[in-house]
Amino acid sequence: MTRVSFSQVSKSFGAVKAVSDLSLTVCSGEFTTILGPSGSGKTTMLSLIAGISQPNTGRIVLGDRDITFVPAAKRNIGLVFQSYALFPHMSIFDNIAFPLRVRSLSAAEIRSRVEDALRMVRLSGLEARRPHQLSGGQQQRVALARAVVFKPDILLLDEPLAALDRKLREEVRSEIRALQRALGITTIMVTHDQEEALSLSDRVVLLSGGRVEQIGTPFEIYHQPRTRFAAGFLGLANFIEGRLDPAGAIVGSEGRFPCASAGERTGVVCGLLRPEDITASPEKGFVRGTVRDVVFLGEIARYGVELDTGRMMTVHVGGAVGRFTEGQPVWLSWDPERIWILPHEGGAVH
Ligand SMILES: Nc1ncnc2c1ncn2[C@@H]1O[C@H](COP(=O)(O)OP(=O)(O)OP(=O)(O)O)[C@@H](O)[C@H]1O
Repeated sequence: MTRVSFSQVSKSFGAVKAVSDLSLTVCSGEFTTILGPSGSGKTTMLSLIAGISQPNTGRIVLGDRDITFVPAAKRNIGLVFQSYALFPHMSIFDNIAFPLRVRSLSAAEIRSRVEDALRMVRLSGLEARRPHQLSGGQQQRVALARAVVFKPDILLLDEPLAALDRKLREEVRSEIRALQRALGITTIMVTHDQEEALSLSDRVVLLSGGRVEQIGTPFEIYHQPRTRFAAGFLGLANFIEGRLDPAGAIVGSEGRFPCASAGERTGVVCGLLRPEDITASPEKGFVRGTVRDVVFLGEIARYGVELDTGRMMTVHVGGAVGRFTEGQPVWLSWDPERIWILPHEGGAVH
């Protein structure tokens, strides 16, 4: 098992700073996801680790090896891309055996390792087939087997589920997690899919404009974001701005929103209240409004509620659709502890 660290790594393409002064450590055996909007530097970071490109400044260390300028082929890294990148003219067996043949292992050792890898991704018995004779999910499992069969120091996954439909994505997602756990291999995945990032990772690195916006567990990133950007990037957010009333509320032109203590914070703040933490009821609650919009999403319904002060709130209600209809008055309440006061930016409006 191997850890990876970036110290003050920057990479520019002409005037564009794709990655800027990035420092972070991915611990041994950890599953880390790099998440961020398009152009935030995710792929650049992955290609720096893989050795596809080199940084302008800074160092990348894998275990105790400085790999900053080590050629890609000498890094011992397993890679899985969105497009399976299997060799179409080779059997599944030969595809998985390929990295072992490159390393000149004996035929017996190759057979035994490929069989183990096939078993791990539950494809035993399909080794004689060609890639086009497998489903997309199966092909991605072959790509996974090929990426780990030579016991790489780390596994890099670049949007590995993006080409699969929803059902297959969930299947391959569990496969990736099980394999990663079983092998205990340090894994770094790039995605722009929030659900994937939250469900698979031990830690999430949220990038914005080539810089780290926040590093934390999925729980921390979702429930305790450090910035408005982080809060808004993952899931839906109601931002509550106003003065912090010591009696326990954020008070402003948009209303009075009960919240718990905000530690040392005073003055103007910005609070985050997630739609699923709000309850809607005809009975008197904290703030009153009118339902303006109802969207049925299956497990939940999403309501757009216009408060009497004019501000809109997004509210998620489980099950019971049809409980509220457009134009109906409604009261909203929440557990005051559920308002998370953002530690930075002093409630500034972006
Ligand atoms: N080879 C290149 N030449 C010029 N600019 C590049 C090159 N590669 C990346 N960039 C620029 O660097 C920035 C970061 O790109 P990168 O591909 O790392 O982002 P990303 O987060 O992976 O985006 P996406 O989710 O769209 O793949 C972008 O502004 C991009 O246009």
